[in-house]
Amino acid sequence: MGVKNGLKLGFILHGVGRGWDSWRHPEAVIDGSTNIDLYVKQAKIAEKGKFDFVFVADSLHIDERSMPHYLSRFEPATILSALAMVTQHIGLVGTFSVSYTEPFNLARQFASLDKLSRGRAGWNVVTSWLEGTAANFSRDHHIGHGERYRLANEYVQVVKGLWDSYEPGAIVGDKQGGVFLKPGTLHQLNHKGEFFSVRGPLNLDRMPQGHPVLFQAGNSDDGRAFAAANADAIFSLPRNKEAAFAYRADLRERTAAAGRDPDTLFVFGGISTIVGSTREEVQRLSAERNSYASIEGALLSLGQSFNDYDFSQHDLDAPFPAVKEEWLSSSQGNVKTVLAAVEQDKLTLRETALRFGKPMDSFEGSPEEVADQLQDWFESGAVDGFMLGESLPGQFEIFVEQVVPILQARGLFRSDYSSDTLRGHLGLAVPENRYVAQRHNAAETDVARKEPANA
Ligand SMILES: Cc1cc2nc3c(=O)[nH]c(=O)nc-3n(C[C@H](O)[C@H](O)[C@H](O)COP(=O)(O)O)c2cc1C
Repeated sequence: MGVKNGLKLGFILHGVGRGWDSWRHPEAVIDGSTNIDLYVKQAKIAEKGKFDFVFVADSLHIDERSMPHYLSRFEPATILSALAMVTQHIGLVGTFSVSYTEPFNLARQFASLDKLSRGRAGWNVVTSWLEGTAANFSRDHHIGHGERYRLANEYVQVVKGLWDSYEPGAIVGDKQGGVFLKPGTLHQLNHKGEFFSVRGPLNLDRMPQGHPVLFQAGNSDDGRAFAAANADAIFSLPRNKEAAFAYRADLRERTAAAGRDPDTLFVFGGISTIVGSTREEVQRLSAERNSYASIEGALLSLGQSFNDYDFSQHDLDAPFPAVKEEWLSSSQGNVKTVLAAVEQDKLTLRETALRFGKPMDSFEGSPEEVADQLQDWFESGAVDGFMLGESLPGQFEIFVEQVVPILQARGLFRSDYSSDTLRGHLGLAVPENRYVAQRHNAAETDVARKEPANA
C-alpha cells in the first residue's frame, strides 16, 4: 500500500482535556493547556507511534462559560515552533483564522514554521464562528458566513502567491561573483481583490514543502466547497460509519468537480478510543469517562456551535427551542446537523445535548477490537485517516503502545517514517513554484509549436 493510500493518523493536543468536565479527572493536568512539558510529552508519544501529525486547535474569543481548555491555552504557532525543536519527523498542524489575520503575516508565520521544522508545517484554515471574536479585533460585527468563505478563498490565493515569491534556489550566495540573490527569481504578487490588496514579495524564501499542507474543518456547504477547491485534508466529527462514508463520498465528488484528483483530499474522522485488556476493564473505563460528563457541560458543549448560545435557560425536557436565524451564521455545518436530527427524531433539549453535546465519539474494546474498528472504517472508505483525541488521561499512550503495533502488523500503518516532511508522510507532491511552472509551460508550448505532431 503506497503512502498516499495508507491509513493516516493525527493527534489533537488538548492540554487539560477535551470537554467541560474532563479537568476533574484525578490525573488531568490543571495547567495542561499551557504546560510545555505536557505538550512535549504528548508530541513525543505521537512521534513514537509514527503519527502523521499533531494538531493544535484554536479560537479567538472566550468568556467565563468557555471550555476549560479554551480559557487559557497556547497560541498555535508558538507552541508548534517549540515542538519543532524537540521532534524530528512528526507533522505540526495549527489552526489560524482568515477572518482575523492578515495574509502577509500568516504566510510569513507558516513559512517560518516550515523552515524551523524542516518541512513539517500544516495550516488548518478556519473562518472563526463566534460573533464575539469581532470585538477583540477592533470590529463592530463578525463577518457573515458566506462572506467569510469568499474571503477565505481569496486569502488562500494570496498566501499561496506570497509563498511563491521566491523561486527555488534564488539565494545563491556566490561570494566570489558577489551575487547574493539570483536576478529575476524574486517576484511581486501585485494582488488586488475584493478583500485584500497585497503587493509582496514575502520576505522569506521558499520553504521546504513549497506550501505547507492545508487542512480545513468547516463542514457547511461553503466549508466543503472551500475544502474541495483548496485543501489537502479536512477534519470531520462522524457520528457513525454511514454518515462518515456519505461525508467522504460528498467531498470526493466535490473535489473531482473542482477539477482535482479526489485522492488528494484526505478526510480525517475525529474520534477517541478506550482500550482495555478485558471487557470489564473497558466497561469500567467507559463508565469512568462518562462520569466526567454532566448535563450542564453537555449544554455548554452543544451551545458552542450555536455562537455559544446559553441553552441552560430552556426547559431540558421540552422540545428543542425555536430556531434562531443567527445560529446559521455560526458553526453552520454542525448547527444544520443538529437541527436535522432534532426535526427527524423530535428530540427534546436534553436528548439533543446528550447526543451532540459531548466530546468525540469513541471506539472501545481490546487493542484488537479497536484496531478492527479503525480498519473497518478505513477499508470501507468512510475515512482516509483519524484525528485522535484522548478520552481519559493515559489512553493515548496505551493506543500507541497497544493498538499501533497491531495496525503495523496488519500492514495498514507505517512501521517507521520514510520521509521527513508532512507532505512526504501523506504522499502529497511539493507544489511547483508558479513562475517556474509558467516557464516550463511556455517552453513546452514553444517546443510543440516548432515540432508539430504528424497529422
Ligand atoms: C477535529 C476538528 C477540529 C476543529 N478545529 C477547529 C479549530 O481549531 N478552530 C475552529 O475555528 N474550528 C475548528 N473546527 C471546526 C468547527 O468545529 C466548526 O465546524 C467550523 O469552524 C465552522 O465551519 P462551518 O460553518 O463551515 O461549518 C474543527 C472541527 C473538527 C471536526
